[in-house]
Amino acid sequence: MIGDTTEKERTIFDHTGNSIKTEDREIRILAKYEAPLVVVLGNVLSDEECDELIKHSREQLQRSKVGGDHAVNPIRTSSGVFCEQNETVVRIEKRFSQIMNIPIEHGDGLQVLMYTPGQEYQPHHDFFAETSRASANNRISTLVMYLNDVEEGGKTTFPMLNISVIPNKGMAVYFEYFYNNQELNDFTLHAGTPVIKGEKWIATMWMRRQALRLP
Ligand SMILES: O=C(O)CCC(=O)C(=O)O
Ligand SMILES: [Fe+2]
Repeated sequence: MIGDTTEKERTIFDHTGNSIKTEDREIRILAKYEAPLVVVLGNVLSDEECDELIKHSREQLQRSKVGGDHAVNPIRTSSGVFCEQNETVVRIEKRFSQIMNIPIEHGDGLQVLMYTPGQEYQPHHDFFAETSRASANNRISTLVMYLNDVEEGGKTTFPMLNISVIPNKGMAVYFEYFYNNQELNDFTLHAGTPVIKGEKWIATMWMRRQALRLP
């Protein structure tokens, strides 16, 4: 056990057993790190859903590159888009909300990120620093979905926990950082390591403490 927590802290993700039955799919719980909670999930999206998200986002990415803001962020070198709401996105967001056990109105919206060789997301926390204005309604949990198999590289790593998750199409990694013990939250530091070969496509869902949208 990390830190000096004597009592087990409450977690948002309260699924037990080896699967989560959402309205339209049975998700497999494949591996768990207990504190902070990091869960590897299988069968989250079908191949067709992954392909569709990539196809739509590729088109959006191409459009957003024309006349868009080209600000370069050395921490995150991938390109990303927030998915436009369509039937598939709405269905997938609903499923994610059931997995994450938080109403969808608390979500930032589904973001698709694409990395090419050399691109990465350096170690970071998904919650905002206490000094930032966004921390008034801070993020509390994350679901990262792998939309394709990466030929080489592009793992999601948690350097303080010594965990590496290998991207596999249709699988996901979930983690949360809403503990009373800030040390546990800090341990969710994570990174997307540089892609070496091929493309890496992910869809990320971040949840906030309070709703951002109307139901
Ligand atoms: O690319 C990854 O594996 C990690 C992505 C990530 O940290 C995020 O989207 O917040
Ligand atoms: Fe992240």
